[in-house]
Amino acid sequence: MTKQSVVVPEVAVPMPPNSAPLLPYPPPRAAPGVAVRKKYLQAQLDLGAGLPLINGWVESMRASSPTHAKAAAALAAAGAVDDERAAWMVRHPSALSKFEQIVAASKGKKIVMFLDYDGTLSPIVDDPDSAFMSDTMRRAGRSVAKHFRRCRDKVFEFVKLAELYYAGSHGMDIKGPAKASRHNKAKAKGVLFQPASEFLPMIEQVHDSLIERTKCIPGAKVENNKFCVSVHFRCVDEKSWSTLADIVKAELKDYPKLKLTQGRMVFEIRPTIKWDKGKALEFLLESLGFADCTNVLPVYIGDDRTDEDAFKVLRKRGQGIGILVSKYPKDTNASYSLQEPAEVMEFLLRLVEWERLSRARPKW
Ligand SMILES: O=P(O)(O)OC[C@H]1O[C@H](O[C@H]2O[C@H](CO)[C@@H](O)[C@H](O)[C@H]2O)[C@H](O)[C@@H](O)[C@@H]1O
Repeated sequence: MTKQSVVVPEVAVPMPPNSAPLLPYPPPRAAPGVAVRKKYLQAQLDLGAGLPLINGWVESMRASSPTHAKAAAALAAAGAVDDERAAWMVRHPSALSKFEQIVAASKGKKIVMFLDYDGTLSPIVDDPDSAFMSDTMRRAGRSVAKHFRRCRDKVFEFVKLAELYYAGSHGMDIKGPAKASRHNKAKAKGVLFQPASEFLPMIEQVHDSLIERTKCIPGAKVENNKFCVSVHFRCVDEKSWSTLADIVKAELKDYPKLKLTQGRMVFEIRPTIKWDKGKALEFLLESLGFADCTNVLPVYIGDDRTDEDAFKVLRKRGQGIGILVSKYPKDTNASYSLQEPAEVMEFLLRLVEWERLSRARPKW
């Protein structure tokens, strides 16, 4: 299965007639006096840079997934789970419980929705090839798309976005609508942007070589994600983690133009180009003609540390809303949180429903 981030075009959210006063947006990142257990959060944070900061590789591999039993046990032993989670939730409230606040922030604006795939639309599973979206999530996606199509006839900008945009390989493989519309001749061929295309042969080589080199590690899975090679260790016995890390690092020595980062129980080998999901988000906003629009509210939902680049971009622009999908406290640039894909689905459906009702309400 190709792993892609999905950009659902727009959801127009008209001004609510009796909207509550706007709460400060974005919510503050850190509440004064809230103690953050640095070690745990640092472990969460450092991996995106590919430089494990605590106790070497195995420790960083362990920290890459807070669902890992030992990490959870360590937190529980410190007796800090509930306190930490409560403090974190103050800083990153649930997008469901603050739904009214979010739609109020979109007052008079159109929402452009950016959705990560793994861990956001589909649950995290052991086998990356089985990370399917549930039928109910698909129905939710369809509702958003259907809702969009309804708007398309009415608003010119919508027509430009008549189909979904996909950004795979951490934003290095962007594909837009292929169909022309009568309003949208310039985009007839769609947006296709692959800033790392020269790396394709190199990525292939690394993929093939790592398949061979990791054969001795039961449970290791090497995935070719076109512009990125993923080496999964979710099903590898922890005793073999350092060997696996050594294999991956040794492979990279021959490729100075590639770098190593980590995701959730996965090593990722990718080009050292200055491109990430944040840049992809900016590129898409630009391509869609939304870069300088004050009447557009980008909403980005993602679960991984690679999504932090997109959250950072929104925060820096002071435009849009970042929502992190996580059950566990993580250092994040997102403003809100959702616990799991089921909550993402609920949020999407509520948004569609809210918009439907807003349209039905009389405008005074
Ligand atoms: O940042 P993303 O676009 O979400 O991609 C990150 C990785 O996602 C996938 O791996 C993750 O999901 C797998 C399936 O649930 C899970 O087994 C794995 O442990 C997770 O890391 C994808 O398979 C990787 O290639 C991506 O790098």
